[in-house]
Amino acid sequence: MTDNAAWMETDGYIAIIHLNRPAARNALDPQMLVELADCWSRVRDAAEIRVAVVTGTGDAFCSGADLGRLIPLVSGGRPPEDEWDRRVLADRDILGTALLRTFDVVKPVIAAINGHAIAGGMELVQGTDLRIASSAARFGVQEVKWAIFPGGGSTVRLPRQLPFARAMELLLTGDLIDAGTALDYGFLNRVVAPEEVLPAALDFARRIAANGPIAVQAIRASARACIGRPESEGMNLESGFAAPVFRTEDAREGPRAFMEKRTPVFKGR
Ligand SMILES: C/C=C/C(=O)SCCNC(=O)CCNC(=O)[C@H](O)C(C)(C)COP(=O)(O)OP(=O)(O)OC[C@H]1O[C@@H](n2cnc3c(N)ncnc32)[C@H](O)[C@@H]1OP(=O)(O)O
Repeated sequence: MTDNAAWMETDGYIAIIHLNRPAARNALDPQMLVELADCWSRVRDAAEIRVAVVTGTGDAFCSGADLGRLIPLVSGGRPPEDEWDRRVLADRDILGTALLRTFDVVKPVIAAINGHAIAGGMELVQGTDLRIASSAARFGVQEVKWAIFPGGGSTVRLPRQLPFARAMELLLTGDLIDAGTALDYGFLNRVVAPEEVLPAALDFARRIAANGPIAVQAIRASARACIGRPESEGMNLESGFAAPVFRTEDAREGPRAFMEKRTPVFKGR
């Protein structure tokens, strides 16, 4: 048991981040925001971490910002009461960091979506690279129902990650969709039984972590940077990401291991 609202463990090269307010469906209160932002910083800065998995405790993945504690605090309707509140108010972009809106964690992130991912919870998923969901999960950006803005990046990312009309339907109605529909939209990689979510996410994580970490990070960065750009501009950008990878020790080790019929040993340099 832990009192942390978000906490992290490591398994080899993999970090597993747990959202941990199950009684509130893992709603993001000030403490969770601060602790989640801290977890992402640790993932980015720790050389030994190659992939991160984020999941929820209990039945939900994340029900978004805490409508009783966080939204009133940041909209000026509730004065700060404790250290968590003060830390949130001191860092105006902490939501952007916690939801991976403005913070680049550099390593691939896999969402193990054990249950509902709503509003800020859905926005955190939008910031990830791969998504494995429970067949019981539902998805939506419900902020508009409460007359607030889906400020975790949805108006930018959803129209890129879904067909435009599907994105606008979700944004403007606030309606929820089930996991099968989200899979059909191309928003998810896999839908599995609830108990299979974390194992399936960890299986992906291990396969990615076995690859050359510098190549993985450069491929991820290039794919993200080139979205929506004209093809020629994208190709130029891609060259900038690719060239340094070919100069690494790992890029010599990989082909050599293939020729020697052995498993490569990548050192991240
Ligand atoms: C920029 C970002 C903005 C935002 O993210 S705004 C946040 C918008 N979020 C939402 O609109 C989601 C609201 N929550 C729900 O719709 C439902 O919950 C769920 C579908 C996630 C789960 O439903 P079920 O399993 O039936 O649980 P339950 O009885 O509704 O909730 C259990 C307890 O969790 C609290 N809770 C759930 N979500 C939030 C939340 N987002 N903020 C604050 N509390 C929340 C409830 O109030 C309740 O608490 P108690 O047991 O004391 O009655």
